[in-house]
Amino acid sequence: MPELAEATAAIIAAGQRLDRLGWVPATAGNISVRLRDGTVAITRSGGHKGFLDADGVIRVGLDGGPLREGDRPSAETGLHCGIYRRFPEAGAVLHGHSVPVTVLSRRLGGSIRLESYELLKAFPGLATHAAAVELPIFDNDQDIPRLQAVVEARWAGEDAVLPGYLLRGHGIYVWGADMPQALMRLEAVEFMLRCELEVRRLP
Ligand SMILES: CSCCC(=O)C(=O)COP(=O)(O)O
Ligand SMILES: [Zn+2]
Repeated sequence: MPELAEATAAIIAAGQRLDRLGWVPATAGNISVRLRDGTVAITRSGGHKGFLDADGVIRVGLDGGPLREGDRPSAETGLHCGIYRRFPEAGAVLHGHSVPVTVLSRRLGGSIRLESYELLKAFPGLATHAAAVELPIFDNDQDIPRLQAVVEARWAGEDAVLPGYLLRGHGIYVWGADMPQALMRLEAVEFMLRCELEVRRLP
């Protein structure tokens, strides 16, 4: 796990990449990395994630509380910390608001099926495209502790938890062991969701 300076550089670079891809419009999205001391580096609330500097990244405990009084971490810090608490192997979490995520999650029920995509191999444990997964979609909720409780209830009922989920009409969460893996998984999922959106537009 990295120290704060390395994590901050990774978060700034990830924000620029998500911005270039159009996945963090306005002040949407948030990004975090688990630090070597067990705390979490996360984006401040309300800033544009494509224009982050070192001051835009702050530290919180695993309970989501800022380590420095007065710091205001992402409004969705509770979802990041819920991932880190549940999955000790998670080292980085990405949240974006892409068009495919937003449109598809508004149209579908409790999950979206991703089947027979070569990029399914980006998920852990899937060695072939000949597979199908159900990516969870949760109803959006401004009450983050209540939303996190719903997410945890779903995880409790699953044998193999996928490293990602959608929030209806809102966005996507994806995580990985480190930032490169989290970015790779997010790009794979976003690609498959773009395909799903295109398929639904075909006559
Ligand atoms: C303008 S986006 C609304 C909040 C949100 O969904 C988001 O991802 C960004 O919130 P943050 O507090 O992390 O800046
Ligand atoms: Zn969001």
